[in-house]
Amino acid sequence: MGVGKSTVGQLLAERLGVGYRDTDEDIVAAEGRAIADIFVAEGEAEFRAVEKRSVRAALAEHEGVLALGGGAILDAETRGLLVGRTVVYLSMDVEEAVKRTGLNAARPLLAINPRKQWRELMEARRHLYEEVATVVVATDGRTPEEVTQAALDALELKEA
Ligand SMILES: Nc1ncnc2c1ncn2[C@@H]1O[C@H](COP(=O)(O)OP(=O)(O)OP(=O)(O)O)[C@@H](O)[C@H]1O
Ligand SMILES: O=C(O)C1=C[C@@H](O)[C@@H](O)[C@H](O)C1
Ligand SMILES: [Mg+2]
Repeated sequence: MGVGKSTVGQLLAERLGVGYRDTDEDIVAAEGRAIADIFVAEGEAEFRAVEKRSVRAALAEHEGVLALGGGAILDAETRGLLVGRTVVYLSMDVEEAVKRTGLNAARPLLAINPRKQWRELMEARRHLYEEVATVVVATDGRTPEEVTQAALDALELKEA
């Protein structure tokens, strides 16, 4: 959350001359309400089911850069959808995470004690991010442009 998926995803798409899409945005548009509202009204399990359908549809329809929600990899079937795809895992440390997300109620899983919750989330998730990743790109101390260049270098991709 807040690692720069949207910022870097859009820069990467521009540099590659392809489109950009974001499953969190797809869900908000399709449901007509904020993600935090879906979490509160339906719970996380239902959100993950909606998210899985959204990832499946986006992968089928979209050619280009796709940003997933930060927790999409928690679902085994969603991870399965990523097999054979080029996946960039953007990483950061906890201090960078707190700087970027702050105390923001729009991120339901970090709303109460962001530093502690972030550490716990990462302990549970890090191996899943690494499992699906083709490359890992550290974002700490790098500008979005530098992160984008590092992703292009790691993937050995040429610009359009
Ligand atoms: N490399 C970077 N260095 C410093 N700040 C950054 C960097 N990348 C993104 N940011 C800032 O961090 C915040 C979160 O970025 P962004 O919205 O792109 O992240 P995200 O991963 O898409 O977040 P979300 O989990 O909300 O989808 C924004 O304020 C953005 O400007
Ligand atoms: O990491 C997560 O679990 C989440 C990340 C966001 O992208 C949203 O999909 C939602 O806030 C949940
Ligand atoms: Mg985003």
